[in-house]
Amino acid sequence: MKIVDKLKKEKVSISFEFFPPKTKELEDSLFKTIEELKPINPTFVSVTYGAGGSTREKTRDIVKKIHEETNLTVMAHLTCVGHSKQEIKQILEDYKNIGIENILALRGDIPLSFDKKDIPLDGCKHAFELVSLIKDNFGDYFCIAVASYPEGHPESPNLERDIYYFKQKVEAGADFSITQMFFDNSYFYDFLDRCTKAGVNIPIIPGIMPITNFNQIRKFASLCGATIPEDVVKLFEKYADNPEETKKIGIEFATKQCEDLLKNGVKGLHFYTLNKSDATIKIYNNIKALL
Ligand SMILES: NC(=O)C1=CN([C@@H]2O[C@H](COP(=O)(O)OP(=O)(O)OC[C@H]3O[C@@H](n4cnc5c(N)ncnc54)[C@H](O)[C@@H]3O)[C@@H](O)[C@H]2O)C=CC1
Ligand SMILES: Nc1nc(=O)c2c([nH]1)NC[C@@H]1CN(c3ccc(C(=O)N[C@@H](CCC(=O)O)C(=O)O)cc3)CN21
Repeated sequence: MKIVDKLKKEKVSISFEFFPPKTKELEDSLFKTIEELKPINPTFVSVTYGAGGSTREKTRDIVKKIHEETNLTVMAHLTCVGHSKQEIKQILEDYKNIGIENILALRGDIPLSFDKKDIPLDGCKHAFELVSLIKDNFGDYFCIAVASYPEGHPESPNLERDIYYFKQKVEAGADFSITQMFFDNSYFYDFLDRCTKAGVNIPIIPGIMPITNFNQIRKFASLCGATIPEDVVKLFEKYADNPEETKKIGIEFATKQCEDLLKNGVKGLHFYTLNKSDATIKIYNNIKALL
């Protein structure tokens, strides 16, 4: 089923993101995580797409397996960097054949090792071109999601231009959006105001990253251009040598963040699970009375 149609029926949607596991053991562990998260009855789950090429087939295999072995609605991430239009069309055709109706259309991260010669001449340079390609070739078959950036994408020259590019994706046919992680809700509320002013009115679901390993998340957040406020850094640094305590305050922090978002009327929460269930389940149990 198309996610955008499910969103219309839900008061608050809950969704989970996974990445393609690298080994058979990690794959078994992911499917155990999925079993543990199933009772929450998520509106959808999504599977990321490796930018370097290595996990690209993996995304398709995991998406197919979730679709065939569970009753979950699954969305495949698809990045266009490094693909020709012909390759993209083949990937989409394959998703259509296996019954996948939801695609997160991304440009993708440009790997550091990327050489200009790896960029196909007839590829899509920006995500809005991928959205157009999907619409031009598949009409309304796919429900299309796109990424958005409460603090702006790191490569955007300024926030005005960032909203302009986001609007371009919406005008090309995006049905809804999931945001980059953020650790201060005021960025998200300001972003929603700017979207309203720009006339963007598709559903925007905040992406929530529970901090369970501070150094890992700090590194990733910095790459994404997501600010971790100084007082939050201090709090986690205090427990740098204590993984149990870090996890506990990470769950508390994400719980407070979600509570505030729900009080302010968000219609969905998308959790970056990193293929683990325990932090997400604890946060969900803490907030479920508000859903
Ligand atoms: N691999 C995955 O599963 C996921 C990847 N991402 C990340 O999303 C990010 C980029 O993807 P998108 O947001 O889809 O890309 P995008 O194409 O919307 O934007 C990427 C950058 O390109 C620039 N840009 C966009 N349209 C432009 C235009 N018409 N002219 C000139 N510049 C333009 C913007 O400044 C922006 O900074 C990456 O960092 C990606 O890895 C996010 C979620 C999941
Ligand atoms: N720029 C960007 N690229 C992405 O791929 C991406 C985003 N932003 N934002 C939303 C989600 C979040 N994603 C993430 C976030 C963190 C890790 C991460 O910390 N990975 C670990 C390995 C995880 C593990 O094996 O347990 C790492 O060290 O890179 C990965 C993907 C994927 N998505």
